[in-house]
Amino acid sequence: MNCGCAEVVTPGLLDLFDARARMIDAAVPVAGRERLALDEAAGRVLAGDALGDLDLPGVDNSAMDGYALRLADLEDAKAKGRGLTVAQRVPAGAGVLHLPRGGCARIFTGAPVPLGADAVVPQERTRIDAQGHVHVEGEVSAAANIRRRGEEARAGERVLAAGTRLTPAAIALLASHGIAEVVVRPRLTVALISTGDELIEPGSPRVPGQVYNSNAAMLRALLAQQQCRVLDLGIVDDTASAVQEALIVARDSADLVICTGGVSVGEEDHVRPVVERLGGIAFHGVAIKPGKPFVFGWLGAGAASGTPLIGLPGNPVASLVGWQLLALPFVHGRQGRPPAPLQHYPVAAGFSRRGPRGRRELLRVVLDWTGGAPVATLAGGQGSHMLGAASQANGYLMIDANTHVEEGHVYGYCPGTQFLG
Ligand SMILES: Nc1nc2c(c(=O)[nH]1)N[C@H]1C(S)=C(S)[C@@H](COP(=O)(O)OP(=O)(O)OC[C@H]3O[C@@H](n4cnc5c(N)ncnc54)[C@H](O)[C@@H]3O)O[C@H]1N2
Ligand code: MOO
Repeated sequence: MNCGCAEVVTPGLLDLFDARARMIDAAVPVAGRERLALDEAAGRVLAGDALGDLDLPGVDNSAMDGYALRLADLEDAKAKGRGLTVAQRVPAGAGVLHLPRGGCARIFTGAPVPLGADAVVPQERTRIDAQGHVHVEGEVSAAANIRRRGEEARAGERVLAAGTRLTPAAIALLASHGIAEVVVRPRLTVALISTGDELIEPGSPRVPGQVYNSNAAMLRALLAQQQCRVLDLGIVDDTASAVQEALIVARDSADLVICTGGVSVGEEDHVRPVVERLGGIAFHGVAIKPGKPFVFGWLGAGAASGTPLIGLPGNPVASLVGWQLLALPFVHGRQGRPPAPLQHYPVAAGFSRRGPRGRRELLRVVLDWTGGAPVATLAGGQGSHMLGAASQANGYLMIDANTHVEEGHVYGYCPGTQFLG
């Protein structure tokens, strides 16, 4: 068994895609909005549509360093065996000029195309004769190398929709419209609780049997990637009273509570009974390996008014998978982002392997492109306590329940990049 443990397939586990749909349905966007300078808004989510009040480009301009000309003048000059006189020089930032009849303009990339010119010829396709006249090689089509006013955007149009996460390209787009401030959703405050008597924090001395708390380090990094504010309540003992005390603090101070460990079925696993006492359980158990004992519930009087709670399994890779496949779409929904389907596309396996009964398996893999087409290879040991493979993998190979992997056969590959933004 991958877990290094005796596996019991529990009846009534939710299908991965049903569980994901339930997380997405339950995600109510947090209230409020914040106005931020563009420089402070990277990674944040727009609270409303961003509208532009400019045509982009603002004027017809050149896509090349070269010569702007009137095609009729070029034809005429060619017919007479002459070149065109350079009548103007137009650098980027210049005003819009008028091209005199019979002349052409020396022009640079981004510079306004003079009125009357109907094409730009790159300088590599020209020859300058002893009199300084410009001769053009080959055919020139109308509108060649002219970037038209408004071809990218029109004044009054929506630049970005509400719910868009501000990637560096989105920030650049807003800046290109002259927008210096944006209105974004507030950061989510997420309370983090690590349950387990065996846990100690990295940096402290360890005695045999103790385990360094890697889940909290991982989740702090994952939450920071999502611009969440983390309220880390630290390590909590495996007792019902300690778990209850921590959950009450978390409930009262966060938009979402995430705890790790203590969600399985042993008598040391207190999360489920305490959550049932303080609120309720929406579901517990998803047919995935790793990540099976995932819990989703709430703390408070009802699912709608309470603080949502996600209980991730203690095994570190199960925690990571639970975050990426189930918790992340919920966080995105609370941030007001539109739901995104789980991306997966067919890739051949470069190995054979027995599959687990009753659960979809998410194998940590690396794509090998040396043969031209991608082949998925195992990134390392697949135990749900083994972070090495998870740290090397660039995605998951998703194997249906009760299916044995056969080398050369094709399975769904979920690229890891989809979990980053
Ligand atoms: N009888 C059964 N036992 C188990 C089942 C089952 O169905 N029946 N499911 C197994 C599966 S699958 C998983 S996954 C684990 C999940 O268990 P818990 O969420 O209750 O987690 P713990 O028991 O507290 O810990 C499991 C494992 O993970 C280590 N751990 C916990 N927290 C951290 C942390 N913050 N950082 C690093 N490592 C952590 C812990 O030391 C244990 O080794 O249950 C199986 N058992
Ligand atoms: O092995 Mo468990 O499936 O890690 O979640």
